[in-house]
Amino acid sequence: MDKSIIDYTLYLVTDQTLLPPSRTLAETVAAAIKGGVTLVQLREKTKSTRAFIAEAQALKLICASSTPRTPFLINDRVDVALAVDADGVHVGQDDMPVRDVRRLLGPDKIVGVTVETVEQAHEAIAGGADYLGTAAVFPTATKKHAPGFAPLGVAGVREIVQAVAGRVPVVTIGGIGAGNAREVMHGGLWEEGRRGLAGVAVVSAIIAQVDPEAAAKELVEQVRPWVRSVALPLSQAPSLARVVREKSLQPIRSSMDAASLALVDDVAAAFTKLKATKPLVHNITNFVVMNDTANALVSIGASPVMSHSIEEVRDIVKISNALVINIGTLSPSWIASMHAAGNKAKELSIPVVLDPVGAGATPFRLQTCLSLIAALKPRVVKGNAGEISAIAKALGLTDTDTGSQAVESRGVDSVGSLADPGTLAALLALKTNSVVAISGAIDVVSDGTRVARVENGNAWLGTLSGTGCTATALAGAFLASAQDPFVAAVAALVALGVAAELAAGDDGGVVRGPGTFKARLLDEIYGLDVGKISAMARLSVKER
Ligand SMILES: Cc1ncc(COP(=O)(O)OP(=O)(O)O)c(N)n1
Ligand SMILES: Cc1ncsc1CCOP(=O)(O)O
Repeated sequence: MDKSIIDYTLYLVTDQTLLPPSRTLAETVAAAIKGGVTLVQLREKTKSTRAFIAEAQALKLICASSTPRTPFLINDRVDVALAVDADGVHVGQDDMPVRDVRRLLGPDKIVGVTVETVEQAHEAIAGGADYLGTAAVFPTATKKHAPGFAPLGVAGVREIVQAVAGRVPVVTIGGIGAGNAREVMHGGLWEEGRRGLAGVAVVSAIIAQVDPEAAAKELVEQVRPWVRSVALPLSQAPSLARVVREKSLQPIRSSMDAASLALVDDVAAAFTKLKATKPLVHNITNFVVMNDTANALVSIGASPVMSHSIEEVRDIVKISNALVINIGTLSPSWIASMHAAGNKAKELSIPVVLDPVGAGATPFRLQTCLSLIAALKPRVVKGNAGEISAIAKALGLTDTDTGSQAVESRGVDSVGSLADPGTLAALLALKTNSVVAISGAIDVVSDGTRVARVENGNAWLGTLSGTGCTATALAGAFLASAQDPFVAAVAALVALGVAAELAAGDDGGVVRGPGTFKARLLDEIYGLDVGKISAMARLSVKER
């Protein structure tokens, strides 16, 4: 077997105990190969040696009769592999050391090793491993781990992939299925998407399915576009956004230029980073949305802390990665807390995002916003057209400057739309030295130089109170880990908009009103992955 051409895209590891009633392992493996499995490992934990060998002989025949021939490996047992002349063996850290496996099997067989750490990866390669399988990336019920074992997470897997640096292929395993395979593969990418995982290994996502062929087909479609067995030359490395859009089942709805695709890539990277870092986001926010924004933050993968008491806000902000200030239900004691927390954040370079809720409604709110902007220099100010118009006007920007007639506010809502929101956002961004985001049917974000338009979202968002506040809270989560506040603000609006589109769905009739939409929106924020973000982001960006 030519080891250099082995395709690790979809690696099936077996477990007889998970088969649906009346299914045999042989027919399941045959169907899975038909669906797209590229490599098979027979894993038997309880069978006698004789029964193990008999099963191995049967599966070897099935793998050999597929076109192209599917490599067939044995889990743990070098003796069984030798007995049936399998293509190789996969061993773990408690099994026969890789050097001995190599000595017994010879140079032509495939030897795979499970690694949990970067050190183990280096050791396994030095010992002669042909490929590595990481320890479980996610929790799984299929394998009993030693007490204290914690799944690596996508970030842990990427650390190993990065350390291996393409010397041997790396696959990952554990809790992977159609719902997260793309996220795992994308998370394993590095060096601008040129290098990454060679594939995923699964057990229950195929073996336990009533239609293993369909399950394998779906998985392979998700994984294949992200496979990086060898580093792609930079010249051939496609933009991640382009890859996802081309391979996704979701059609491209508008053709995007290179700058816009690059921004989608930045948004996807910011999302991956948020998931990996689980930022702690301190919110001083309003009573109306407090519970909703906390749940949205948890669902996207951040950790919210809602705290407004002057006695503790400085201590909370000290341990946080971002501070969200939302003036929606304002009172003097809260203003003092906002300044106290904001000043501490400024001192510690913790990014602040401000939502000037109802800034156009009363002088009290407007003055509060102006003093917060002047004192705290928030990295992002996110409001609706009425709020941003009111702040711009108070800071001396006229309608002639901005090219738009200022939009009025009615309570916390704005009335009417701006003729040129991009110019307003850009001029206010320059004036306040922050990124300004104006939410609406089309969201506009500017740092003074770049202007992005985000077209994700739908009318259902407008039927709920406080979805703008959710966008601001999400901006806080992105801001905590993104280098660039412009990308963080765009990412928050894309994430909320994509989740809203998925929540509304195309399964007509499920959303019956704001109540069902609200529940589905939270589910979809929870279910966001980098594939959905990259495939569904609808945005454009221009330099002014
Ligand atoms: C491809 C692949 N990756 C990891 C494992 C796990 O191997 P190990 O740690 O030896 O655990 P057991 O499979 O023996 O329970 C694997 N088998 N295959
Ligand atoms: C064998 C093994 N090694 C680490 S996790 C695991 C089991 C993965 O099973 P599943 O794909 O059903 O989560």
